[in-house]
Amino acid sequence: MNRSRSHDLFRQAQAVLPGGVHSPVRAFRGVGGDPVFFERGEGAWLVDVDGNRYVDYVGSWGPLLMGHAWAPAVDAVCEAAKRGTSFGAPHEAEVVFAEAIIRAVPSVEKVRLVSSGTEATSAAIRLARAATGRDRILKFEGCYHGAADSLLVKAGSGVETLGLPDSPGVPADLAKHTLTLPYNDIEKLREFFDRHGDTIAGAILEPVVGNMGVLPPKEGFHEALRELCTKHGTVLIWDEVMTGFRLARGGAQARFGITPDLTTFGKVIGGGLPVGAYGGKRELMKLIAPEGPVYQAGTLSGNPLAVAAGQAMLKAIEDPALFDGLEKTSARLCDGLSALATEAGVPHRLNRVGSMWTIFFTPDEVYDYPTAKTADTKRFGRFYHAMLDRGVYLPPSQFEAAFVSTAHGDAEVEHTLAAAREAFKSL
Ligand SMILES: Cc1ncc(COP(=O)(O)O)c(C=O)c1O
Ligand SMILES: NCC(=O)CCC(=O)O
Repeated sequence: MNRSRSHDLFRQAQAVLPGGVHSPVRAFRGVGGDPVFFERGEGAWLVDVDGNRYVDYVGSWGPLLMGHAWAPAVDAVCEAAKRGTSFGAPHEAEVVFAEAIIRAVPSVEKVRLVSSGTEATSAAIRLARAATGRDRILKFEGCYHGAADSLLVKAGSGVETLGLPDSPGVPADLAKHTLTLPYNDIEKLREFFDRHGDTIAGAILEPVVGNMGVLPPKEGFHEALRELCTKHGTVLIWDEVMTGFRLARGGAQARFGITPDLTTFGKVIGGGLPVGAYGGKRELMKLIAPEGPVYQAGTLSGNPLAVAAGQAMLKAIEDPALFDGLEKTSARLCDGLSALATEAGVPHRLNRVGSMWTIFFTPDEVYDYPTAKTADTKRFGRFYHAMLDRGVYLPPSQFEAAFVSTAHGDAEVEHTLAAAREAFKSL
C-alpha cells in the first residue's frame, strides 16, 4: 500500500504542529510509523490522501455512531448554516435539544451545553467542589476524562500511550487534590471511603472504561460506588463522553440501572460536530451561573450547527432496533476476531461492551490498569500495521477503544475478518 502523500504531509505538518498533529493520540506513537492523512469518509470507510480505502473503527474516536458523512446530520448542518453559524445568544433548537437529552437520560434534570468532553468534565468537577465545599476528587487509574489539569493524574488514553502518567505543567498543589484508586476494586473502594469519604467532593469515572482499551465494570462495582457516594455526600459523576448515546439511548446508566448525580457527555451527542454537555440533579445544576454562583461559559456553547447535528443523532437513536443492529454486528465482528486469533495461536483477550471493543495481546483477564499493562504492545503494533496494510483502520494504540457504527455491515465485517486472518498469522 502506497502512502507517500501521507508521509509527505506528515513531514510538512511536523514543521508547524507539535508532533505533526493537533491531538497526541493521532500521532501513531503507540504503534510506530507515520499517521495516515485522510481525504474523506464514506459510511464505515475512510479514504486516505493516496486513495487507499480502510474500514474505519476509530469513528473520530467515538462520535460517529452512524458512520462518516451521515446524510441526516450533514443536511441538518447545511440547513442550519444558512440561517447563521453562531448567535452567541439563545435560540430555539438548543432548548429542544436539551429537552431531547433529558428525555433520553432521566438522571439529567437540567443540562448545560459546551463544546467538548474536556469542558464538560472540568465543569462537572468544579460543580462538585462548589456543591460540597470540598476540594478532593476521586478518579480511577487509567480512566481518561479529557485534558483538564485536575484530571491529568494517572490518566489513560494518549497520556498512557506516551507514558506520561502525570503531565508536567499541572501544579502539584492542584494535582494533590486528585486521589486515585484502581478500577473494579470494591474492597479498596470501601477502605478509601472509610478513611477519606467525608473529604471527597466528587468521584468521577468511565462507567465502561474505553481509555485503557475497553474494560467492563465488575459485578457490584457501580453499586458499591453509588452507595458510598450517597453515604458520604460525594457527588457521583459518570463520565459518559464515550458511552453516552452509544451503549444505549440512555447511555451506560440505562444499561446498568445506576443513577449518577452528574453526567458528562461528548462525542456521539454532537453527531460528529463539537458538542459536550453536563447535567444532572436540579439541585446541583441550579448552582451553575447565572442561576447560581459557579461560573462556566463558552462563546460557541449551544452552537446552532453543532446542535443541528446533535438533534439528528438523538432522533436517530430513538429507534431501539439501531442498538440491536449495533450489538449484532459488533458481536459477529468480535467473535470472529477472537476465533481467528485462537486459531492462529495468538493469546489474547477481546473485551467488548456493545459497539466498543479492544483486543488485548495477553492471555490474562483485563479488568484494571495493571492488567491492561500486561498486554504485549509490540505485538499490538505489528497487528496494527498488518491490519492497516490490509485496509482496516484501528485506533493506533493498545490502550484505546475501537468503535462499530451502524454503517458497518456484513461486507465490512467480512473485509475485517479476512484481513485479521492474515494479520494474526503474521504475528
Ligand atoms: C471518557 C472521556 N471523557 C472525556 C474525554 C474528553 O473529551 P474531548 O476529547 O471531547 O475533550 C474523552 C475523550 O477524549 C473520553 O473518552
Ligand atoms: N480515547 C481518547 C480520545 O478519545 C481522545 C481523542 C483525542 O484527544 O484526539
